[in-house]
Amino acid sequence: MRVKICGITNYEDAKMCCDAGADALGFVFYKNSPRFIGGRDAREIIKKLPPFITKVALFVNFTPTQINETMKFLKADIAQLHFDVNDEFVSKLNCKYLRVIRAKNKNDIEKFADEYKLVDAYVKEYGGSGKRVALEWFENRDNSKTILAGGLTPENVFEVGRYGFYGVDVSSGVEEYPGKKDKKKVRKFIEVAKYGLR
Ligand SMILES: O=C(O)c1ccccc1NCC(=O)[C@H](O)[C@H](O)COP(=O)(O)O
Repeated sequence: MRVKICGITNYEDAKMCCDAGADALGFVFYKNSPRFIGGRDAREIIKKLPPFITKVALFVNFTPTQINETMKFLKADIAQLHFDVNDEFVSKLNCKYLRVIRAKNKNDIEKFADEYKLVDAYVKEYGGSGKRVALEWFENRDNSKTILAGGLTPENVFEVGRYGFYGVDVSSGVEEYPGKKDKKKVRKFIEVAKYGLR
């Protein structure tokens, strides 16, 4: 299982997550978030990251032009779109993207069936809220194009292993406090997500 650690705000945490075995890191460009990072700071971190780490930029309510410009500036790999976007919107993007389904019910997770997407729990305000998605929604279906997010922790991530997700995404569950990652939690989360309880 691939693991993305979201809400990176500093190089020390980024390096620690890479050393712990993360596959992808997320940078939040949403000013109201305690995990917000400015473009210049994110670019400096991205420059220093190892080559096989996927760099993901998170956007809320940006226009396609703003996303294209920011992605070019950052040299990030994937734009994660944390707001509702239609096919016309994504057709204007010059970069790889990941749409986020903020799921309120089981029907929601059927959207964008043919593309890789991230499913997060619906919360009114945007953000790594720690709220979980009901795992039973994913029973008896193909989850190989789904990245599961929302309320995952080192203690509960073993529960998702049997659903065949492409990957998992975590932010608040591996923090010391909002914006600061906790080394022990990151290590344990990645180990359990990738290898199960041992
Ligand atoms: O983290 C934020 O503050 C944030 C702000 C705006 C949009 C998205 C944001 N976070 C999303 C994520 O970190 C993850 O995709 C996911 O929701 C996991 O969050 P968590 O439940 O805290 O593990």
